Amino acid sequence: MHTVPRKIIRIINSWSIFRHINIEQRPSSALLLSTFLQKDQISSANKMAKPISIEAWNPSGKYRVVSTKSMPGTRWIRLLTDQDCRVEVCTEKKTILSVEDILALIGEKCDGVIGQLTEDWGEVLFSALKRAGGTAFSNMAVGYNNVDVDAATKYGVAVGNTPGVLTETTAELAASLSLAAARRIVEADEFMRAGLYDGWLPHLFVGNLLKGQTVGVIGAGRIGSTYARMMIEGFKMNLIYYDLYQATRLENFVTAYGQFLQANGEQPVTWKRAATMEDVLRAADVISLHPILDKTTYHLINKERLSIMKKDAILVNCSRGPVVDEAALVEHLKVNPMFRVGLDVFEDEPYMKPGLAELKNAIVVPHIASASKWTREGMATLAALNVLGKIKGYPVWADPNRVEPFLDENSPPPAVCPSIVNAKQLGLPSSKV
Ligand SMILES: NC(=O)c1ccc[n+]([C@@H]2O[C@H](COP(=O)([O-])OP(=O)(O)OC[C@H]3O[C@@H](n4cnc5c(N)ncnc54)[C@H](O)[C@@H]3O)[C@@H](O)[C@H]2O)c1
Ligand SMILES: O=C(O)[C@H](O)CO
Repeated sequence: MHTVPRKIIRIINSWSIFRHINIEQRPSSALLLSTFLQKDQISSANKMAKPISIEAWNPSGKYRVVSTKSMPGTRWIRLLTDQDCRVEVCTEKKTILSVEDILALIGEKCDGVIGQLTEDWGEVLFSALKRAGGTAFSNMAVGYNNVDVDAATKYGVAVGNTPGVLTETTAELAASLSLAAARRIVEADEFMRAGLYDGWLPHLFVGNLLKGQTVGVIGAGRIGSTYARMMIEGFKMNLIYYDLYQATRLENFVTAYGQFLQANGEQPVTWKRAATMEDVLRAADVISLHPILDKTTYHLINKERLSIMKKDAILVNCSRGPVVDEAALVEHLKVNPMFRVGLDVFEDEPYMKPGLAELKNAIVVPHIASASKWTREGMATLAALNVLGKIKGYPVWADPNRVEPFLDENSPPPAVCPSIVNAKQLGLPSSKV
């Protein structure tokens, strides 16, 4: 017989209006406080276009935490409601909320907000959050190029992000795109479905062998290094990388793996840290982009740099769209049919540059690199704990790369904020790990 864990019973009991809900399941909308913002909140938002629909959890909670989107799993809600938070989840149908929409959500009293990478978190929203008494914001993402951190700091708002929990998931998608592009899987699938296959042919969908070729990584941080290891370990590729910093652990891994292969009578793999990005672009057969997006990485891949890459190279982008000049890429793909790309991100999301969708040598997926259940639930948990930790005055976790203690469903998370990017600027205390 299925028994409800004690912890869950406690949670259910603490949710005054939801005593009868099994919180393991996402509650049906009929059971939720699906409502509009209260009148006083609505009138406080100057440019509010229309009322915003929400679901509220633990309505009597002391701290008001708003999530601009429904997020996977229920643990993140439990963690907040257990600590006296009223959680309001925006249930608006539109995918991307405007600044006006979010102003309406913040209202007159708001302690913290969990937001999304599609939203424009700048001066307007952070000043509104401060006016509403808020001190905490967390992106449900590791990248935070949509956030003006200086503006947040100016208004005393901590900015959280969710590193670590999405490293493998994102690297796996980059690896998937690399393979799909190398072996022309999407083209071949379309061909089959179109009923065009009438028998094996020596030239049918011939692609690239990865073994023994060179994988190039630009931005060898958490995700870039993990992707590199996957390609090296899985396909015995050699590595060339470019980063502002030395990726010592990655280098040590490749050295040791090369020695292991050699000891087993196989060709060893090698690594090289390139002095310039151009060195990577010239040498690599598959190049995957994993830097953050900032002023230094905007249009890192442009017309000139595309032109120095091998004619049959593969380019993968799972970082941020603007790292690539997408219009230049479309032109390059048109004149170099053997050059292939796998793109998870786009310069003007959700749009693609004209021409891209028609190109057979491009594989395009809708920003799904972190989309595994475990990761997305973990991202929601980390984002919620960032906001909760700041509201409660907890210190900031000293090692934002070590996220396991927050993700264990069977034990309470440490009383810290997992990752606050402006902790130093705000003078927040750091925890001892
Ligand atoms: N597509 C997705 O769904 C998805 C998922 C997760 C992360 N991301 C993106 O990936 C990025 C990287 O995530 P991470 O966790 O690996 O971050 P990270 O900070 O561990 O790695 C980023 C690396 O980029 C390097 N870098 C910065 N500027 C550079 C430059 N000018 N040239 C070369 N290297 C440079 C840094 O030194 C660092 O090593 C995020 O910021 C985010 O934008 C996208
Ligand atoms: O930065 C991020 O975390 C991604 O783009 C979404 O997972």
